[in-house]
Amino acid sequence: MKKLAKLSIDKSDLNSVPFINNTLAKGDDYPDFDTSLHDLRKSPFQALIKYERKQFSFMFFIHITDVITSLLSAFAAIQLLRSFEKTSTNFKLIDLFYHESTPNQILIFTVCLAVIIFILKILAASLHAQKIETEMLLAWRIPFKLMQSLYLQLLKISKKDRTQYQTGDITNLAQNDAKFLGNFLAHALVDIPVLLASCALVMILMIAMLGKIAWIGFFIIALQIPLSLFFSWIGNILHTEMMKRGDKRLQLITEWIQGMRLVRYFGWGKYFKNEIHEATLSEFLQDLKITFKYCFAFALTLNWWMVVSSGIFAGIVFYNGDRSASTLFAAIWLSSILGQQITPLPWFVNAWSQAIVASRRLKLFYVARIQEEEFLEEKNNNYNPEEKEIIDKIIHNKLNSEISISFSLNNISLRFSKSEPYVLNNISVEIPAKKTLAIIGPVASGKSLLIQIMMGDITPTHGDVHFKLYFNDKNYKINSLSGNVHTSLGLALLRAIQSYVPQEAFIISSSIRENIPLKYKYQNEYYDSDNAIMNSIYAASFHTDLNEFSHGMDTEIGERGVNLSGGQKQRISLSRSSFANSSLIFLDDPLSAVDVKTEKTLAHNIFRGDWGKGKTIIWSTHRLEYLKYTDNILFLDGGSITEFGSFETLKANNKSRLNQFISGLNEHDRKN
Ligand SMILES: Nc1ncnc2c1ncn2[C@@H]1O[C@H](COP(=O)(O)OP(=O)(O)OP(=O)(O)O)[C@@H](O)[C@H]1O
Repeated sequence: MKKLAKLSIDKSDLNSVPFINNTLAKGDDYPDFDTSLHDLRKSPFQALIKYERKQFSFMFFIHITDVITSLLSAFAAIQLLRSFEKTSTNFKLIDLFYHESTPNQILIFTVCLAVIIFILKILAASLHAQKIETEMLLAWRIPFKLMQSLYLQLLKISKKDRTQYQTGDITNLAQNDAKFLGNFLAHALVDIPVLLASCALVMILMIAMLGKIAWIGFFIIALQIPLSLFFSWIGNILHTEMMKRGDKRLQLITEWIQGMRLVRYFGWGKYFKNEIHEATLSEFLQDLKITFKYCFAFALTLNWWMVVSSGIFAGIVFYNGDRSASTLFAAIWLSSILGQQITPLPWFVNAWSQAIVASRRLKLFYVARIQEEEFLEEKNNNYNPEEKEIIDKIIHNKLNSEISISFSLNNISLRFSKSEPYVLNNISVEIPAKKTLAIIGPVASGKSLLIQIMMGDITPTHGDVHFKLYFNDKNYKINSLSGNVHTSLGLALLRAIQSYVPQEAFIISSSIRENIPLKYKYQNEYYDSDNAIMNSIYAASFHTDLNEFSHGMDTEIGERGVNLSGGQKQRISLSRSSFANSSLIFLDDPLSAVDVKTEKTLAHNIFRGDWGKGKTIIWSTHRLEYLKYTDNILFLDGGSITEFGSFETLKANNKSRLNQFISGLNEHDRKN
């Protein structure tokens, strides 16, 4: 498995990235994410047609020319046949050429026609090849663009709306829906108008050659329309159900992979196996229904031209029409061309129903609110030009000054929906710059949520979080900047200066070196010097572990860090914060999996060493030993502040919740 993973992410493949990018960029007219999100929310289907309209027009032009060329060659072939018969009364052209013609002239004429047919066929084939090339580009580019926008939407989606989607749903959207939509647009969209146009042309030719008898053929062909509509309706129902079943299976597989260890230890293997078996089976049965429908429709359409030509023959016999070889040949050939045009109809209908379902499902995901949409209008600050310049510099990491930040939380309350209770109530607190705040309290008291509100990740239901940034850049008259966290600019500013260590470490399947700066390393090219990475490894007390690894910093740590212990993952996550050297550090209980000795070193490095020096640190913790290192402690219980103050003040008060909490823990320790 590991070998397979290594093969699939061979980094030398990245050398081909510029080539792929250049190819995909040919005629790329996609706007930026904000503009495209607006269009995608109305209809992904229409948005993609809008962005690829030049390619579609090009394909239409090529395809229709290809069809006209094929028809001209058919027309020439019929003329060829008639030149041998010399009996035609239908065609003035033939009369013109053959009336008094000698055998030699007929020979020259037929040879010329044969050459023309050959050239037309070559032309049609080369046009067709060009169309296939563009089709292939679109079949890759459309899912690729959809995947990019899904990724950006996921990055921005509001926390409240994100909870509606499971990993399986999103995987299915990116994997299947994007592909279905791309498939239809690339391979079928243009073919439908071409099909109509070419059918019209063939029909004109049939009337010209076969007269009123051709209408019998048209009537038989027209029977395909209600049949196709019927199959499309069934396809839509079957396909919607198929995608739902796909979501379910992918959800199960994700859960299964994530919980593999527990599934094994608890002996739940059989249960999961049955669940996945049932989900796959139900998807398979649905696929069978779809395939059956498709085969039936395809077989019917594929052979329909025979019914059409039989109908025309019957008409010729019934109306005693022209039974010459060229007329019969024209009836067969033109019916087969008409049949060819409508052969892909069931496929179109199938792909169309898949694309409509995919577009509807994608639209639902795009209409999910993004974070910025939760910000209230009046919260947006009006910055003057100088402030805007400074903001721009901070965001792009170009300000020549150390930055520090303070917070002011005013009556923060939070609930996830109107039907749910508040999980945070009226939180008001001042957090001075360059100081440390510890947030403690029982489980589920709201510590992580408060941190996420301060980080700008969740918008509170009521209340504001104001920040003030301090800097000292000689180029500017001002040396501080204030604003609201929950604005686009506030969020961008915070993200430029903060680092965050979550409860559960996020590890990418790569080497330790790549995991710390979290930037992908191109072959033979290092983004960041090893020294900076090594220093952060020392700060996070990971160096002794590193010595144990045979490949040092280049050790691959497997998917989600499977080759590491919980404490090792936490320390990799911590070393990222040290590496970032950010002015604002959020630590959400990151020491829960480390031993007492490592905890001591880490607490010392963070709160007493260079790592946290002059930084504003917000630390949520259940470990009370090192609270003495912090400047302020906030005690949360049931989403409300029950206590706030310095360690000394709270410790001196015998009745403080902190003391009760500590003695409660000691009591618990004694009993155990
Ligand atoms: N997305 C969500 N939707 C609904 N409720 C949520 C959501 N996220 C958290 N909660 C609820 O908010 C409450 C506080 O959660 P939070 O994660 O902040 O607790 P905590 O104090 O950090 O807990 P712990 O000490 O266990 O980490 C919990 O009751 C939790 O169920």
